Amino acid sequence: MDYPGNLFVVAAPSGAGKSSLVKALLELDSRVQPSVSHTTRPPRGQEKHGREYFFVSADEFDQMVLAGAFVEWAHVHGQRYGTSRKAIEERIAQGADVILEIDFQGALQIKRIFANAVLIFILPPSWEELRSRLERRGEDSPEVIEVRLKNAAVEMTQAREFDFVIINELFERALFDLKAIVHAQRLKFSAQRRARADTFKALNIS
Ligand SMILES: Nc1nc2c(ncn2[C@@H]2O[C@H](COP(=O)(O)OP(=O)(O)O)[C@@H](O)[C@H]2O)c(=O)[nH]1
Ligand SMILES: Nc1ncnc2c1ncn2[C@@H]1O[C@H](COP(=O)(O)OP(=O)(O)O)[C@@H](O)[C@H]1O
Repeated sequence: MDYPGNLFVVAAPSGAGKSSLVKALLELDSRVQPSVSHTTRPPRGQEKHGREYFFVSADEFDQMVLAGAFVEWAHVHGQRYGTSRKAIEERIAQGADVILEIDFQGALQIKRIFANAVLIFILPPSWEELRSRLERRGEDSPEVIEVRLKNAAVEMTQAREFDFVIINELFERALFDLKAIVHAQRLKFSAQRRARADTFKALNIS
């Protein structure tokens, strides 16, 4: 299905910097709107219900799955996370650009449903730096950090399936790359739509 808005999907191993990059993009570009996912994981220190996530119980999550409320959902790091239809469909239909910060399983599901979605994978420059970012962030226990690092090895093998890979070494450089991808996609789609409208007119079809 062809929607007037663009869909961007950002995935990365935990600690690679995707939340920081997406947050910075949202501050710079008011045309991009975040999609707020539902999760069964408990909130971290500063997180607010409805801002970073909708924090729900396992039962509430099950009910949403049964009701078909998710376009995609997945088990990640021992918890469940899902993107609700409501979070994206209406908005891209109205012409907004929506950005999803989800894991690689969800990203690949989204690409099957929205063929025009742009998949972006963020990589850290090294394993040492990934570990030290998780430790410096100071939000997760040492056990949780170990699980995330272990899962990162599997997640990173999926980077090749994505349309773009950004290495987040210098933050400003990575942010520039992310902005460039968003702008390129907008130009591509507006040019395509214009060309199609012109051809439709020339052929006298609506
Ligand atoms: N499939 C899927 N993954 C999600 C969704 N929301 C978040 N995630 C992913 O779940 C993983 C864990 O997220 P989180 O607990 O916030 O930890 P963080 O990645 O360390 O910030 C990350 O890979 C997220 O991108 C979602 O709606 N669907
Ligand atoms: N390019 C960077 N250089 C150094 N630290 C970074 C960089 N990008 C992000 N960080 C820091 O690394 C930690 C993890 O980033 P975060 O955005 O929470 O990652 P993710 O959402 O991928 O789990 C945070 O403390 C963040 O401030």
